[in-house]
Amino acid sequence: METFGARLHRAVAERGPLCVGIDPHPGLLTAWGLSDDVAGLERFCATVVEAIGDRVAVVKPQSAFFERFGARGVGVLESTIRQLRDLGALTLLDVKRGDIGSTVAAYASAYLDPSSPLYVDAVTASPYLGVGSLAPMFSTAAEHGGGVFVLALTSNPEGASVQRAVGAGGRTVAQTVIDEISQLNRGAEPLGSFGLVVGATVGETGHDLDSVNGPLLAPGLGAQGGTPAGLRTVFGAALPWVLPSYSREVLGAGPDPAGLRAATERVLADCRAALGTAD
Ligand SMILES: O=c1ccn([C@@H]2O[C@H](COP(=O)(O)O)[C@@H](O)[C@H]2O)c(=O)[nH]1
Repeated sequence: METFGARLHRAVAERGPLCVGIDPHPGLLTAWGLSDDVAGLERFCATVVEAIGDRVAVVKPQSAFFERFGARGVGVLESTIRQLRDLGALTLLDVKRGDIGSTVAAYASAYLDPSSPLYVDAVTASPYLGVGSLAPMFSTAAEHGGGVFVLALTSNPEGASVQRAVGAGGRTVAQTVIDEISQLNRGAEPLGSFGLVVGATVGETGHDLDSVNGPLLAPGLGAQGGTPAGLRTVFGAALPWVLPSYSREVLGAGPDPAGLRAATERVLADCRAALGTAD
């Protein structure tokens, strides 16, 4: 079985270093001329999938925008995931789950077990009940070739007060998370399956990301003010492992599929230039 890290490495080599988020904000539905209901949600997602599902390495649906419509919204999420998979995109569900271990085991079954209707290639997870509490996600991911992206230094300004707090050993909370994930990825080739989330907005981190040996998801580009040029400042020597992520910057170019594709190509070219990866 091919690991998530290996699949991601291949997808990035084939399609380029880019993750596009599906975040059907109410304002975007309106701007696209759609109703703010399940029918509008379904049309929005189908348009995004058709426009970019066959060309982007990773697509990241934001669960919250589906959950707000209840069971029918989650139904649209399930079918969107299936359609993306059919078009060869890796699916990363942004759910930021975290809990005591026995409950995390249920989340792991929900998202990382191939027999689940909500099965995806990878999920985002929150480590604030302790990285060890996420162990069932790590083991389920490892068993089925999935991935987990753990929050380290998030793109929002409020995150720093928790994530940069210094613990008893003199390390920040974020550095503890970074070190525990690095440990999980040790020796993995060509890339570990356990990633971190580090916002493109955080500036020079003062944290050591060089030994993670796993993907570094960088949200916060575009709408939140992060720029591809700023990625070098944030990630330094860890730049080759960065997976830049855009949602509103690309989605705002819809509903015309050609507009969505053009926006995707533009941000991908900017990211390639910033990361120094050949076209
Ligand atoms: O630190 C984080 C972690 C996750 N996100 C999520 O990414 C997208 C960003 O959307 P944009 O429209 O590109 O701003 C959204 O789903 C967030 O929940 C993040 O922004 N920062």
